[in-house]
Amino acid sequence: MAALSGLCSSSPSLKPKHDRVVIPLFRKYSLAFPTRSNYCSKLSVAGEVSADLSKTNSVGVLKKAKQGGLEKDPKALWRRYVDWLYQHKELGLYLDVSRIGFSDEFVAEMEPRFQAAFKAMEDLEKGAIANPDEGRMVGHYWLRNAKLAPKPILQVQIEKTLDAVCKFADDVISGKIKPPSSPEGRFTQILSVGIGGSALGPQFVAEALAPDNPPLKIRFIDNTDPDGIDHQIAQLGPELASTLVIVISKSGGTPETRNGLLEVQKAFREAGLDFSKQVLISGVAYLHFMQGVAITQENSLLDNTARIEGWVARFPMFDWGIDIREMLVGASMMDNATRSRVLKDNPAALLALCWYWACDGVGSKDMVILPYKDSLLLFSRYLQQLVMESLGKEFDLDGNRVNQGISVYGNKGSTDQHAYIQQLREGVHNFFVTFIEVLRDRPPGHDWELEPGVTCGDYLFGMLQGTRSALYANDRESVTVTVQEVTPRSVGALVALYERAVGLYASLVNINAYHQPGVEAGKKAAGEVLALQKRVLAVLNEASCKEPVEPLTLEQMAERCHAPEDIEMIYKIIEHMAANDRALIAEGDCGSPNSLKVFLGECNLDELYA
Ligand SMILES: O=P(O)(O)OC[C@H]1O[C@](O)(CO)[C@@H](O)[C@@H]1O
Repeated sequence: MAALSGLCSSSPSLKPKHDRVVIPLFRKYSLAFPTRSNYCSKLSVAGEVSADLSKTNSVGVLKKAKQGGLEKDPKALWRRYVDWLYQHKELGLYLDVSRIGFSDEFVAEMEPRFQAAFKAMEDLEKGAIANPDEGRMVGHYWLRNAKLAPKPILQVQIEKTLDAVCKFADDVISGKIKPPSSPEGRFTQILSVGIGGSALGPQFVAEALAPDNPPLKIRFIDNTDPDGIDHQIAQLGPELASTLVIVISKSGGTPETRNGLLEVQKAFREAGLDFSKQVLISGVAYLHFMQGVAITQENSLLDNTARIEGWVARFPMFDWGIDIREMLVGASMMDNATRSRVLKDNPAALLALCWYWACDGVGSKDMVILPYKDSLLLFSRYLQQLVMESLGKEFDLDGNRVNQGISVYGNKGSTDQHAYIQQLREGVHNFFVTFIEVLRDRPPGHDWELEPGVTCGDYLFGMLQGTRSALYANDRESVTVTVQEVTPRSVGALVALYERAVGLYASLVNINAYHQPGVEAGKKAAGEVLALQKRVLAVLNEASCKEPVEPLTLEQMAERCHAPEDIEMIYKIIEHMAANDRALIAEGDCGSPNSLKVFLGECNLDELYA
């Protein structure tokens, strides 16, 4: 399907006809702990924000503030814990920043910057162009409270879409919408095709919230790795016929997603699941060849494809039985809390403050995310994408080269206790930790004591608390986010908390969090590689159509491609094609690039004379 823009089109058929020969600081921080009252008095004297201040790197401030050491006196530490503990009563969420060593001097210095960040966030929510490069508004906060949308039409669109998504999900689950090939049956599987945020969000939510036996199981194709795609499709087996394919791409033009879609369509064709004659589902004529739902921006390439081919549905979002309204309620409640202009009452601002302190405002430390709950395993990967794609920027908003960002990694506790926590405790001190704690171990009534007085969950709790203490004892800082349970509401709140923290932090360091120019560079370079591959193929084809066939050296190929500077890339292309039986090696082996002589197994005259 060529409707989606792509880096590559399908390669010519290259069936080999000859035998081939392939050879194969810690710094001692001084802490003058602010009390609630002296802190508030500082806030109240903070005046209007100085534009200059908001753009100044405050590493000088940090250096000054970071003399001395982390508080170790248990009584003082307890006071700090109590004084700084943030609680969102209704959400049952706590944020403990006491194990980050910021001083009140630092907080006071940061106050004007935070006021500027709050103002920028308010403007963003009112529809300001928060993504200046792309001239776009940033509307994700409206999605959980459509009344905030700056235009009534947007509000209506958001509400209608949400209703349509919920109705569609209900209809799929209840069997009202059926797989075209089995009118009596139901959809049993979802195959979600997307990459980056368009995969990690649904993956994280599915892992966190899907019930043990969901009405539809979900699988993901989130890469252009053929083996990985084949594996997902193979695991569907005969259930491919009852698989609902959801293609998610905001831009509708991401090559990996396009490739996943093409591969899935092929699998449907090969299984004889050609639905081109299916008509009328939900009152609309469908002339589609797959059970597809597109989730994309209106009028994107994917959207147009879905419209032309008459897919089952097209949404700017999706659901598979999880209570998304509850997630949105949780997110909206957190959005309300993170609109506070009082730093201490704003959990996202507290997080941003901790990040700034721990990373010196320049990403000098990594953020290690440790959820002590298996179902939150993917939270670290989700945050890795959110934080690193949003904050990892070469230039600030004024065009200065800043190379900003914070590296994020993590997996889950206590599993990681047996992996990298050894290094965290004793090795290179280049990180701070975020513990995610879930208080409820099991649903009520299911717990038991595996030794007197102690449950399995107590062990997990002990591991978290023990690791936090052991790290702090060795001057390793940490933040702890605590929720009561993993529910749609708390997951929505966590997502919203981090989204807002990233937005605020981006303001603190004066960068655009809402574009990804660096990713575009990689995509462009990948496009160039594939364009070169096509030239290599054309050159090889010409030589392979000669009688006798003329195997070419790498130098000859580079010269005929008019790309002598790309000889290494040509070598990599040949190596890859040879490994996949699409180029044949007449002489030499890939371990000695200069010895190689290559030709194609098949001469394609059509292409030669095209
Ligand atoms: O949803 P899309 O447009 O297919 O993009 C997929 C991913 O690619 C990026 O645009 C760049 O990596 C991400 O921001 C996004 O999550």
